[in-house]
Amino acid sequence: MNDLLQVDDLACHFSVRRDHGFPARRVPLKAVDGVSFSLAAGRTLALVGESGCGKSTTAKAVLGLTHKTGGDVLFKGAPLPKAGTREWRRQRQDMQLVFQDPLAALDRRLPIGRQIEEPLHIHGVDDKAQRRETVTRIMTAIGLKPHQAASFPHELSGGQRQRAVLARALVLEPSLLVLDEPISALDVSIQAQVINLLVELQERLGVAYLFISHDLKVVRQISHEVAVMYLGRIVEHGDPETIFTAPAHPYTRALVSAIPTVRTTKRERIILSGDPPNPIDTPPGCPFHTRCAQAFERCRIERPELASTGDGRTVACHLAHAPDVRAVA
Ligand SMILES: Nc1ncnc2c1ncn2[C@@H]1O[C@H](COP(=O)(O)OP(=O)(O)OP(=O)(O)O)[C@@H](O)[C@H]1O
Repeated sequence: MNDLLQVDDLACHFSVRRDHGFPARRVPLKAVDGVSFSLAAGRTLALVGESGCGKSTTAKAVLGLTHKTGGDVLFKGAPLPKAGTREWRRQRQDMQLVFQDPLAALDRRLPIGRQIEEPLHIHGVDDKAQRRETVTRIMTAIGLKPHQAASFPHELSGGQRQRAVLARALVLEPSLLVLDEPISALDVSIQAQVINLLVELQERLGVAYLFISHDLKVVRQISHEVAVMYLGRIVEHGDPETIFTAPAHPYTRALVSAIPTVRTTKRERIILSGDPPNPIDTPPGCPFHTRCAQAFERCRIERPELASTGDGRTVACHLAHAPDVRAVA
C-alpha cells in the first residue's frame, strides 16, 4: 500500500444535550459516520460540502485533534499514536494544519520570522544559524522577502500573513498539510495567488494536501480527487473533471450547478430546499432524501452504500446505480 494516509470507516460521534424535551438527555451527534478515503504522497484530496457536514471534524480526526469513536486512521501505514504523547507530537511534525484565519493563527506580539522558526526550535534544531538559514529559505520559497522576518503580523497584508502561516507549517517539511478553508478569509484577488502558490509548492516539495473548502471553483483548480460530504458521510468521490462535468449524486449536482462557470449536463441552477437535517436526527434511508427532488420509496427506507459506478468514482445513490430502479421499486 503506497498511500500516505488511509482513513477507514471513520466515525466521530459526540454526546450532546438535546435542547428540547423533558427530562433533558444526552444523545449522539454523528458528525462523521463511516468515512473512508486514502491520499497518496504529493496529491490533493478535497473534502467539500455545506457547513456542518463534517469536513473539519474529519480533518481533526486525521490529525488526532479530535477523538474518533470508530474506524482507523493510518499515516504511512501505522495507526496514529495517542494524542498528546511524545510519539504523537513527533508525528505531528509530518502532518501540519493550516486554518482559515491567518491573523488568529499568528501571535500578534512576535515577528513572523520568530514564529516560522519556532517549530524548528521545538523539534530540536539547536543550531541558531541553521534555523535562521532554514527560515530564510522557506520564506523565499513562499514568496516573502527575508527582511519581512522582522515584521509583525499586523504589518503584513492578508495574503502575506497566510504565506507566513504556510511557511510555518512547511518549515519542518511535512508530508501532509491539512488546509481547512485556507483562503476563504482572503480577498478574491489574493486567493488566486495563494492557490497558485499551493500548487507550486506541492510540485516542488511533494507535500500532500487534504483540502477543505466549500468553494468548488477553487477545489476544481487544486485537487486531484474530490469527496463530497453530506451529513457526516461521503456521497460521491472521484476525480474533479468527472465530478464537475457529470456529477452523479443529486446533492453534488446541486452544488455544482451553483458554480456559475461550470458546464454541467444540466446547466440550470438546482436550488436545494431547506437546510441539511440535524445530525442528531438523521433521517432513515438515504440521508439526502428529505431534500432530493428525485427521491422515491426505496430512498426513504434503505440507505444507499457508497459503491463504484464503473467510471472511477463511487456514489451513494440508488438512482446512480440503477437509473431504472424507480420503475421496479
Ligand atoms: N466538539 C463537538 N461537540 C459537539 N458537536 C460538534 C463538535 N464538533 C463539531 N460538532 C458538530 O458536528 C457537525 C459537523 O461539524 P464540522 O465542523 O465538522 O462541519 P464542517 O463541514 O467542517 O462545517 P464548517 O464548514 O461550518 O466548518 C456539526 O453539526 C457540528 O455542530
